[in-house]
Amino acid sequence: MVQEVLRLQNLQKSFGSVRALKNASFTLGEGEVVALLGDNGAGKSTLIKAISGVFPVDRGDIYVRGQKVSIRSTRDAMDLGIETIHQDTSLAPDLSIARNLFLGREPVNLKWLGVFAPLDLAKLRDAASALLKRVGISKKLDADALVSTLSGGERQSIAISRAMQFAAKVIILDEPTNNLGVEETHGVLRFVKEVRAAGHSVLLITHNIHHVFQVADRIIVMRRGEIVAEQTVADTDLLTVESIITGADMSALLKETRAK
Ligand SMILES: Nc1ncnc2c1ncn2[C@@H]1O[C@H](COP(=O)(O)OP(=O)(O)OP(=O)(O)O)[C@@H](O)[C@H]1O
Repeated sequence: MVQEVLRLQNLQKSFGSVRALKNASFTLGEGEVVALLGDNGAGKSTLIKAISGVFPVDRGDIYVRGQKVSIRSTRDAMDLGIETIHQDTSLAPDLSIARNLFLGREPVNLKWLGVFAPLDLAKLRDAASALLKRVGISKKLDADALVSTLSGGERQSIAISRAMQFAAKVIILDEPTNNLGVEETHGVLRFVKEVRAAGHSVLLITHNIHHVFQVADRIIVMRRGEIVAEQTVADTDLLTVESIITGADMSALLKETRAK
């Protein structure tokens, strides 16, 4: 039995008369990759914003490792070990990879404490190199390189490494392969597998069902603010998932296509 890391219970959120979330409930296990799918406007962003502290829900409860928690801000979410990586990652392009990996949590040179505490750049660089090596991207990247010189895929990898570095229990990836080339997309998907192997849990939001079948353990489908299906990847197939997302009757569609 997989240990539960995150549990959402009956989350509800409305924007005026729009009910963006209606009783959304699901559980994320330790070392599990769960894909959150759904058509435009299904409620995926609202759900992840609620978990990552962008806004509070109107009703419902969130549990982290079995403890009921209150997530009122993105800081609260990060303190609980929930890191969200948005499409346009929150990296600072004009700083080095090393600085970005430790942004806001840089190791300081203790010798200087009391006078002022400059960054211990040597320590930072060493830690960054060790981290890049651990996550398997050491061959290509130099810890001193500026983030502005990196490709989209490399930036995604750095952002995910950053989350791993701070021992995030849950890493939420919002469309991590959007606008990436084939090679880079493979790199990011490979990285998601590494994140799982290192024991982190991933909630993956994507419109690309093919990617889901490559990396996810379980699929959750949302439609009009509700979770309408939850299935392990091994127990389903692409066509079925597509039909659930769109709400279309795919068996009728198949018959129609075959008849032509
Ligand atoms: N800040 C807001 N104010 C008003 N309505 C909102 C707001 N955010 C979301 N909504 C509405 O809530 C519903 C769910 O939107 P949400 O962005 O969560 O969907 P989504 O599944 O992430 O869609 P997409 O795949 O297009 O990003 C939609 O009807 C949307 O218009």
